Amino acid sequence: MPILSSPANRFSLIADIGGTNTRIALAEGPKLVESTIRRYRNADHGSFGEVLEAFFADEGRHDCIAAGVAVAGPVRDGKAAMTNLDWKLDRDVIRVTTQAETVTLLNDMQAQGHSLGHLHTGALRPLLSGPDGGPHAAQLVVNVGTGFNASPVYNTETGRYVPPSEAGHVSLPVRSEADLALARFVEEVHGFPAVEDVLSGRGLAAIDAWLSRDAGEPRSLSPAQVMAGIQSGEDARARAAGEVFARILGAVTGDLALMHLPFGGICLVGGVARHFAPLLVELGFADAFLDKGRFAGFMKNFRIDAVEDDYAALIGIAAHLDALRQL
Ligand SMILES: Nc1ncnc2c1ncn2[C@@H]1O[C@H](COP(=O)(O)OP(=O)(O)OP(=O)(O)O)[C@@H](O)[C@H]1O
Repeated sequence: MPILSSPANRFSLIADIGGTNTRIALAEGPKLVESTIRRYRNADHGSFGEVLEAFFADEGRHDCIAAGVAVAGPVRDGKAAMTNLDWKLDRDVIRVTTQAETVTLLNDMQAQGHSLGHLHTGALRPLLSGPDGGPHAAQLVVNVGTGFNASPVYNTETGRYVPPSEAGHVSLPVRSEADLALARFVEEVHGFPAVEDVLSGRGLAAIDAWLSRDAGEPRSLSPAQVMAGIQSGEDARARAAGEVFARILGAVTGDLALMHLPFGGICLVGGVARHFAPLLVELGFADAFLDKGRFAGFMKNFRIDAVEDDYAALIGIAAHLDALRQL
């Protein structure tokens, strides 16, 4: 039985469950209570319920008026199975656990989409400039983290709509013999060459492993090690892997832009995109984004920024949950 709203339960519980990390915070109305923001490694816990217990142990137990949970996986009829983690989520279970009156379970890209316009000043790192599309132009969020996904953000006269997708599981684009060789390498491992198998943390490691195997010097590095090699400027193979990654990210982001026409701008989000952001243009991202034949000029209509705030999805869930409560 949901408890009635009172000063004791004015908070909302906000959670963003990624493939590697879960971020949790309390919110008051549309605003996060900054001092309550916490991040937990999923590998240290067996379920979202356990992470929630850890949060309540750290933060004190709060009865919540509302709960919003975003997951990296498809959501259907209030239930979600995560793509890169063996956890299941159920809106009814969250309702019982939190005692919240209003509960929403959404895809994490929807959460990122709802954060646009609510982020702190300075949270955006400009990558490519473009004209202002006006208040009702569509936007696009593209995530590169443990996994890959994207969502358009439709800002209509009747409100914002952020439909989910599973864009990371579409076919890897192939433009050259090298792309084909990479696709075959990925297919050997996964049985199908999906975008996410290259554009993700493990994807960056896979590109490095592919280049190393072809050079007859096989190695197996973590994504952070490959990134450190790129940043050091002293690891030519890691740099080559970074160039492949940036080029394919540019091509895929360009494909998504043509599908959704985000004249209001594109935001790259997620841990891997954030680590790459300072180097992306130099590594060839922008050239690949613009490389659309006779539509190359048209591609200059889309501004691209990287979101530097690791907690952007939480901001989006809080804003969306508050809007739901106003309906
Ligand atoms: N220094 C680094 N450079 C590049 N990648 C890194 C670095 N450190 C960690 N990673 C990778 O970042 C990924 C985690 O990103 P993020 O924090 O966005 O995860 P998440 O929110 O749990 O993921 P998702 O929402 O995509 O499921 C992992 O694949 C990890 O290997």
